[in-house]
Amino acid sequence: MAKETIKIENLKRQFTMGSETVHALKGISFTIEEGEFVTIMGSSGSGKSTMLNILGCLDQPTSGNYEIDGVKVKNLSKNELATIRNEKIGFIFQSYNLLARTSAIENVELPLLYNSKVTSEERRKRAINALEMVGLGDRLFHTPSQLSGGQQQRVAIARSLVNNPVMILADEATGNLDTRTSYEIMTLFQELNKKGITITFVTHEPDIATFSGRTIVLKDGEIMQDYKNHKVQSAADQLAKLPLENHLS
Ligand SMILES: Nc1ncnc2c1ncn2[C@@H]1O[C@H](COP(=O)(O)OP(=O)(O)OP(=O)(O)O)[C@@H](O)[C@H]1O
Repeated sequence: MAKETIKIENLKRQFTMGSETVHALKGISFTIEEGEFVTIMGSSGSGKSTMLNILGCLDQPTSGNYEIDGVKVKNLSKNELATIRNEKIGFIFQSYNLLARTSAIENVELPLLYNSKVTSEERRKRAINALEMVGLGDRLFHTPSQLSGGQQQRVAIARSLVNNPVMILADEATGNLDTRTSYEIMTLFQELNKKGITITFVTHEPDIATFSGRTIVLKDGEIMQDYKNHKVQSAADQLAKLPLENHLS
């Protein structure tokens, strides 16, 4: 049996606002196996951000269980949660979240600074490797303002990979990008997934789901659908089909 990277059981999250209780997640259960590429989809207010915050160990559920890579997250202290985040999860955000005026290579090295076991030479080597993996081997010393949006997102993807996380957690990662660049980034995600990297992509865009092997649809804090996609689209093929006038870069 494949290894379970994520295991969630009857997860609930509620928020108290004055006398009112908002049930953002109402008892969610699913597992994500190592090597899966899963889209978590839902319209505004369905509970995606709440789910993402819990998956990313940024928030704790009100009740239920959450395990990542066999570690039970419940009852961990803030420091322990920070360690889990740093060691096990590679985050990718819509707005890249790179440090301005800091080179690509230094941005990618950042997650390794907290790891005292990694020497500065090793850090540099791993950052170069990660940047080469995302096709930016020739942009190591560029700062974010010297890079296009797609390239900045590639730096963020390299940063997410440098710690060898058990899962990449993407939050609307193509939300700021034009169609062509989105397909380029989805092509990269598909390549990384082929190499065995587990990806969870949280989005409100149904298009994204066509590129992943499985879709979980949330509605009003519940799972409405959880299905395997038997006809995964190739983002590279979609890219090739785009008319040339869309070529901006
Ligand atoms: N901190 C909070 N306090 C109170 N209610 C909250 C809080 N966070 C989320 N909620 C409520 O929980 C529900 C789910 O919100 P959530 O942000 O997870 O949805 P979403 O699917 O991410 O929406 P969007 O796509 O608009 O970001 C909403 O009704 C929201 O108002």
